[in-house]
Amino acid sequence: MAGYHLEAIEAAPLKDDVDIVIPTIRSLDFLEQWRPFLRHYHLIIVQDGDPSINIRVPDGYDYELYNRNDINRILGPRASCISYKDGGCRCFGFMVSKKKYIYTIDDDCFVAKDPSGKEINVIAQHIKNLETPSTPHYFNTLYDPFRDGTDFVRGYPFSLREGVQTAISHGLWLNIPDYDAPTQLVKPRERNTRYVDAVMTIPKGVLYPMCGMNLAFNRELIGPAMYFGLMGEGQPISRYDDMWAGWAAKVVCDHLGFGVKTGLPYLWHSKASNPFVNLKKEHKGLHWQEDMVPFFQNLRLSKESDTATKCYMELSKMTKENLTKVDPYFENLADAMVTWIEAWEELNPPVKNEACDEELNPPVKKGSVKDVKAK
Ligand SMILES: O=c1ccn([C@@H]2O[C@H](COP(=O)(O)OP(=O)(O)O[C@H]3O[C@@H](CO)[C@H](O)[C@H]3O)[C@@H](O)[C@H]2O)c(=O)[nH]1
Ligand SMILES: [Mn+2]
Repeated sequence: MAGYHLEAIEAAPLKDDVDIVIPTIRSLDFLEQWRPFLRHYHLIIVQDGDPSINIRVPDGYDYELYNRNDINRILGPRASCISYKDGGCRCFGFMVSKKKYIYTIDDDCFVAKDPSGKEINVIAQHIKNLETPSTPHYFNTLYDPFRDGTDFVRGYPFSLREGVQTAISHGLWLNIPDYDAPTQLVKPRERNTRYVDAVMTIPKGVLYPMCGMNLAFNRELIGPAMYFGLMGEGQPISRYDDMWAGWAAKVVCDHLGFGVKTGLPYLWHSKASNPFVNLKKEHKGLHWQEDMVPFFQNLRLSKESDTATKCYMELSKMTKENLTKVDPYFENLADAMVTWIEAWEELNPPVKNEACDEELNPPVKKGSVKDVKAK
């Protein structure tokens, strides 16, 4: 029994602090293979598409499952901000969670092996990434200095070695890479077999295409900025859900002084989606990204925006002012961003200290590395 308990701790670090969020329009059979690594965690399953379909959750998992009827019941009119028929519906799971960390994974992903043949424990690696600082102000050429067996290189200023608190850990994929539809169509047989044993901080001021397939984040630091947008049925765009969230969350992290890491852990993506269908869903995004990315690159949040919630409200205003000229869709998206924050605050009310009427969870000080196990 004691051995079993130790094994659980090793396989499932921080099991009471992490929720696993899975959007699905298919089946959850992929969870069978993940049992050794995921069975000790709580799952939040967001069932997309027809709510009358009963999906089976493999035995032994502790879970809550929400379909579209549940989302409508819980959020009422505010359910309009949650995408339908798009993987972006996953952000409903971020909102109902009460945990510090979220790990989100797609239903066509499997356990990958490292070059020694050992199965990769994705959550253990994400937790390591999140619980050690990031270094967004100066690049360390040996990558993440907080990994075992490495450090800051010569010439790295000591004043910057404390780093900043990490908010996002972006994991990668073996087998089918996260390509857009045109790239998939011209390279249908391309497979990623290159395992790069590296974790690195994405520098401050640099954006990146965040993929939602293998992603972990600190919900307490950045949760309100992890909105996966308004996509899918009834919208002119799909499949830019994670991109939108990634650009927004990165500018919020940069502004609030938090870090974003990318690299390990890998999982195995088997790819269930069809590139021709994807092209139809993505084509507006392929044009609009030429405006969306410069928009995020050039915006400056005000110093009054000192929490993720306030940053996101300001971002919504900027979206309306700057992107509506690209397409009227962005006006709806900006409104949905406000609705998202309203819904988030309804489900996650700020804790008040009645004695002094101040919030008990004040904004985290910019750039602080509170509660982080530094090296
Ligand atoms: O209408 C839908 C479509 C999909 N889902 C669920 O979302 C994830 C990802 O879907 P899928 O595997 O089809 O997408 P990929 O092209 O392989 O993956 C990338 O596209 C992103 C953009 O949405 C996604 O985050 C990337 O990882 C699966 O779990 C589907 O079941 C859905 O809920 N509704
Ligand atoms: Mn996929």
